[in-house]
Amino acid sequence: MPLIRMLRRVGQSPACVCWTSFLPVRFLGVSPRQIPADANFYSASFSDTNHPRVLITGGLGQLGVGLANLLRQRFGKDSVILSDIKKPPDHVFHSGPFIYSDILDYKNLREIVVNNRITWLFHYSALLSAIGEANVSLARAVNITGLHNILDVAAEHSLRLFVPSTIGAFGHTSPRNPTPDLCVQRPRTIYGVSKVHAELMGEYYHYRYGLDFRCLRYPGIISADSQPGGGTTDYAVQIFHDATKHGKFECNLEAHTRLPMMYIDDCLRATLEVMEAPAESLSMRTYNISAMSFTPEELAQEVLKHVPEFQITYNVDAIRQAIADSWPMKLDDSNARKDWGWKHYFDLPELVTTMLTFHGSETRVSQAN
Ligand SMILES: NC(=O)C1=CN([C@@H]2O[C@H](COP(=O)(O)OP(=O)(O)OC[C@H]3O[C@@H](n4cnc5c(N)ncnc54)[C@H](O)[C@@H]3O)[C@@H](O)[C@H]2O)C=CC1
Ligand SMILES: CC(=O)[C@H](N)C(=O)O
Repeated sequence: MPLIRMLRRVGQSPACVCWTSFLPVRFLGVSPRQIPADANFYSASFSDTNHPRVLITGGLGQLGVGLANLLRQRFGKDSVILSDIKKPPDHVFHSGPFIYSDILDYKNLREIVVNNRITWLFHYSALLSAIGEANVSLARAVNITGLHNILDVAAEHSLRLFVPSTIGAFGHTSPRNPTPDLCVQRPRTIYGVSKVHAELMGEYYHYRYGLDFRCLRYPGIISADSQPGGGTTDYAVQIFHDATKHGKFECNLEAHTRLPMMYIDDCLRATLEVMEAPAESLSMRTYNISAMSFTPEELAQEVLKHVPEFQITYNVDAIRQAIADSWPMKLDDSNARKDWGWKHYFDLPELVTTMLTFHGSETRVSQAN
C-alpha cells in the first residue's frame, strides 16, 4: 500500500511520520507523543494555569537573560527557569528562578524537566564560532553531544523545543547574497557543522518522533546590556562600548566585510513569535530571519553621525576574517515573513541610536543633532 494511503488510514499528517515503535534507546518505555498538526493552544493569551513552563539552557550568555525577561513578562516570573553552568550575577539571581544545569549531564536535565513539569525548552548553550575554533573538542561536546541530550529529553517529555541556528550554518559554497532557506550548507567551522547537525537532527526528530522542533537562523545579534561570547560578529557590539568610552575602535574584520545583523529585541521577539505560531502555519521547521546587513565601515559612518570625533582602525584577525568571508552577506527570510508574519523593527540608524543612547552617550547624541 502506498505510504500516503497508509498514513491517511491511521489519521496522520503525511508531513510528520511518527514511528513511535522505533524509539531512541533512552526512551525507556516512554513514547514521544505527536503534537497534533492543528494544535494552536499556545497562540492564545495565557491564563495562570495553561501557560507554558519554560527552561532556558545556557541562559547566562549574551541572549539568555533578555529572553528570560521577555518570557517572564508574557508568562509570569516563576514560569521561566534560567539555567547555566556559570554563577549568576546578583541582579539575575534575584530576578526569577535560576538553576544549575550542565547539558552534558542527561540525568540532571531529565530531573529538571520532570521536577518542574517543563513544557517549553529554549536551548541556548553553545560555543560560538571563534571560540569554537579555539576549543574544537569542547565545542563538539557541548554543541553536538549536548544537543543530543536536549533532543532526547525534549522528545521523551513531549516538549516544544527551540534551538537557534545561525548564519554560520552556511559556507563558502552557499549562495551569499541573498542566502535562501534551502541551499548548499558546507560550513568549515565546528560551530557551523554543529548547527547544521542541529537543524537536521531537530527536523529528523520532528518527522520521525513528532517532536515539536522550531529553529531560527539568527544573524549576528547586537545587544546593549550583555557581552558577546566569542563570535565573529562580536565587533558590532564592541564598537559601541569603545566609541562611547574611548571615541575610537580597533576592528578585527576588514572594512568591507558585509554580514547580516539584528538588534536583540527583534531577535527575541522573533523567537517568541515562532514558538507561539500555530503548527499549521509552519511550512518548515528551520527559518532564516533577517533585519539589516552592513560592513564595519558603514557601521562606523553611522556612529560618526553621533560621535563626531569617532575613529575606526583595522587590525584584522585572520581566523575571524576567513569565517566571515564564508558567511552570507544577506539572508532571504521571505518564508518567515510569509508563514508566520515575521518583520523586523530595527534598521541600522535605529540600532545605532539605541545602542549609543544605552551606553550613556545621550549628551553626544543631542549635541550632534
Ligand atoms: N549571539 C549571537 O550573535 C548569535 C547566537 N546564536 C545562538 O544563540 C544561542 C545563544 O547565544 P549567546 O547567548 O550569544 O551565546 P553565549 O556564548 O554568550 O552563551 C552560551 C552559554 O552557554 C553556556 N554553556 C556552555 N557550556 C555549557 C554546558 N555544558 N551546559 C550548559 N550551558 C553551557 C555558557 O556558560 C554560556 O553562558 C547559541 O546557541 C548561539 O549559537 C546564533 C546566532 C547568533
Ligand atoms: C553569528 C553567530 O552565530 C555568532 N554571533 C558568531 O559570530 O559566532
